[in-house]
Amino acid sequence: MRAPLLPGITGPADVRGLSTSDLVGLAREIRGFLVDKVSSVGGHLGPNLGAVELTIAAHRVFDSPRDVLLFDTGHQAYVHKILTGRQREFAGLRQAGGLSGYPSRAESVHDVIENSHASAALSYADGLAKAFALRGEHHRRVVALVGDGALTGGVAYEALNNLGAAQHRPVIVILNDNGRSYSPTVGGLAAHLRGLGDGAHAGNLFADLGFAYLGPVDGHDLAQLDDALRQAAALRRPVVVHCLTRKGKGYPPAEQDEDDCLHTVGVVDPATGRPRSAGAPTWTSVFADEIAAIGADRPDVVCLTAAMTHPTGLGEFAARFPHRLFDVGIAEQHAVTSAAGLAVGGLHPVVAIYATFLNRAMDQVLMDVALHRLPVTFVLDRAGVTGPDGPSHHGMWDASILPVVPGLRLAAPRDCGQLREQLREAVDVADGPTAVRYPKAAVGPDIPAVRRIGCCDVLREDPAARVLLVAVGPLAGPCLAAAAELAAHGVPVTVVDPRWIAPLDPALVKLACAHTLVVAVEDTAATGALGGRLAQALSSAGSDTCAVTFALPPQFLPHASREQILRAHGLDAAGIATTVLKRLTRPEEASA
Ligand SMILES: Cc1ncc(C[n+]2csc(CCOP(=O)(O)OP(=O)(O)O)c2C)c(N)n1
Ligand SMILES: CC(=O)[C@@H](O)[C@H](O)COP(=O)(O)O
Ligand SMILES: [Mg+2]
Repeated sequence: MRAPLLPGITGPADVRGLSTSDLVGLAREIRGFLVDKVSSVGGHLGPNLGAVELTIAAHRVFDSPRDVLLFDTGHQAYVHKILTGRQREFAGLRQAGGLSGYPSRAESVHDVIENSHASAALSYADGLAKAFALRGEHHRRVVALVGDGALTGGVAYEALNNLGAAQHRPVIVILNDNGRSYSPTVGGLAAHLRGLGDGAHAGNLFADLGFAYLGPVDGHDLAQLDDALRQAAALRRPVVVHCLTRKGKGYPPAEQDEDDCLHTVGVVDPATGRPRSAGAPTWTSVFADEIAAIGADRPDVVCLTAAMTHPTGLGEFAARFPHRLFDVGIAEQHAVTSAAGLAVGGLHPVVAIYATFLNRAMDQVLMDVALHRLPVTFVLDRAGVTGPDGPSHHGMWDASILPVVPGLRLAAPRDCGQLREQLREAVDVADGPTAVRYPKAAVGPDIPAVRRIGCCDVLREDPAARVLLVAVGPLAGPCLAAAAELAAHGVPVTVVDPRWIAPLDPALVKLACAHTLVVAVEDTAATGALGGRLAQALSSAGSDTCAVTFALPPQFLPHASREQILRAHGLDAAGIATTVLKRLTRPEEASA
C-alpha cells in the first residue's frame, strides 16, 4: 500500500515531480479529501470534483505565480488551493476567519480573481496579457480556466472578440466543458460545444474568432491534458483547450444527482451526499410556492432565470408552466432586456435573480426597462448579508442602487406572509418596474401589524414615543425585540415597517415628523439606503426630526454566517437598542 502523496504537497513544485501513475493516485486522494472536507462544512462539491485533473495538469505545465492561473467564478478553485499549500485550512472553509470559498489574494500569491461573478476571467486575461506585453514580461503566460456555463455570459464574448484578434498575445483558455451550469447549459453555444465534443461540427466558433483550438480532450486523463496544455503553451498564440469533464466526477452521489450534481452542499452525509438534517423552509421555498400560484392566476406572467431555475425557486413554476419559464444561461444583462421585450409584447415578466447578480444588469434595468416604464418584476433572492459566499455574494447593493431608478418600486417584506402579499402587489403594477428583495434565511413567524398607514405597517405603537424605528425587511423582528428592551429601560419606541422602501411613502415621512429621532434599520449598504432618503425628505419638509440610517458599512464584508455578520455590525436586537440609546443624548428626550 503506497504512502499517501497529498500530505507531501505543499506547493505546485511538488506536483511537477510526480509520475503519471502517482498523479492518478494523487487525484484519487484529492477527491477523497474534497468529499471528506466539503461534506463536513459545506461548499462547492460537484464543480471541484470535476476540476481535479484540470487543475493538477495546469499546475504541472504552467509555473504559478510567474504564470497566472485565473479561475472563472472561482467556485471550482478548491483543488488549486489544495495544491498551493492550503490543505490544512479546509476545516474552516467559508467560515468566519477561515478559508474563502473563492480565490483570495490575502491567502496566496497564486490567487488573482476574488470576484465570484461568472464570465469575467477572459477579460482579466486580456488585460493581463496586454500588461505583460507592455512590460516586456514575455516569459509570463496567462491561463484562464472557464466553465461552459460561464461562457454563456455576454462579457465572455466581449473578451473572446479581443483575445482572438491578438495573435501576438498568447492566452491559454482551458474550457472546462461539463455540459452544465447548475442544470444543463442552455442555448446555441451548448449545442455548438456538444458538436465540437462529438467531432460533428464543420465550423468552430473559437477558430473563426482567431484562436487555435485543441480538443476535445478528456478532462480527466492526465496524460492527454499534459500533452494538450504543453502544445498550447508552445503555440505562443491565443488557444482554446476544450476539455470534456464530468461535474461531480468520482463521487456517485454527485455524478448521479439530477438536480445540479451537488453544485453546492451544506453539511451532508459523505456516504450519500444527502443533508444531515432536513432544511427548514426558506424564503426561496415560499417564493417558489407563491409564484407558481400566481402563474395559475395570471397567464400573462412569465419567469426568467440566468441559469439558476432551482436555486431561485422557479422549479415548481417551470414544472407547471414549462413554456413560460425562460432560462437564458448565465446572462443577466440579456435576461433583463429580454424581459423588457416580453413586457413590450404584452406579458408581465418576473426575473428571479440573486440580488448581487442584478448588479451586472443595472444599465438594462435603468434604460431598457425603467425608461420605457415597463412592467417587469425583479425578485431578488439572497438580498442583504448572505454569509459563507463572502463579499461578492452579499446582496447589499440593490437597495442603494435601485431607488435611483426613476419609476421603480422596491419592496422589502418583513416575513413570508408579506413576501406573498408584496409579490402579488408587484405583479399587479402595470406602469413600471418593481422589485421584491428577501434574504437567504430560514422562514421566521409572520409579524402582525397594529395598523396600516399608507403602504406602511405599524408593528408596535406607543403614544409617548419620541423614537421611531423604521424596520426594513427581515430586520423587523430584531427591531421589535430592541423596542421591547428599550421600553424596559424607560424609552418608549414606535416600530414601523415601510414594506415598499422606494420611493418613500409620504405616510412614512408624516409619521417620522411626529418623532424626534428616527432610526432606519436596514440589511444593506448604508450609502443610498432608506434612512438617508428619509432624512432628505424630512429636511425638505422643514422638519427638525433627526433621521439616521443604521445599516451595513459600504464595504466588502468577508465571509461568515449571516447571523455573525449582522451581529458584528450591531444589526441584532441588542445592537439596535444600544444604537438608539447612544443616539439619545438625554433619555428624557425619548418621551413627550
Ligand atoms: C454573474 C453570475 N451569475 C450567476 C452565478 C451563479 N453561479 C455560480 S456557479 C454557476 C454555474 C457555473 O457553471 P460553469 O461555468 O459551467 O462551471 P461548473 O460549475 O460547471 O464547473 C452559476 C450560475 C454567478 N456566480 N455569477
Ligand atoms: C458560485 C455561485 O455563485 C453559486 O454557486 C453560489 O455559491 C450559490 O449560492 P447559494 O448556496 O446561496 O445558492
Ligand atoms: Mg459547467
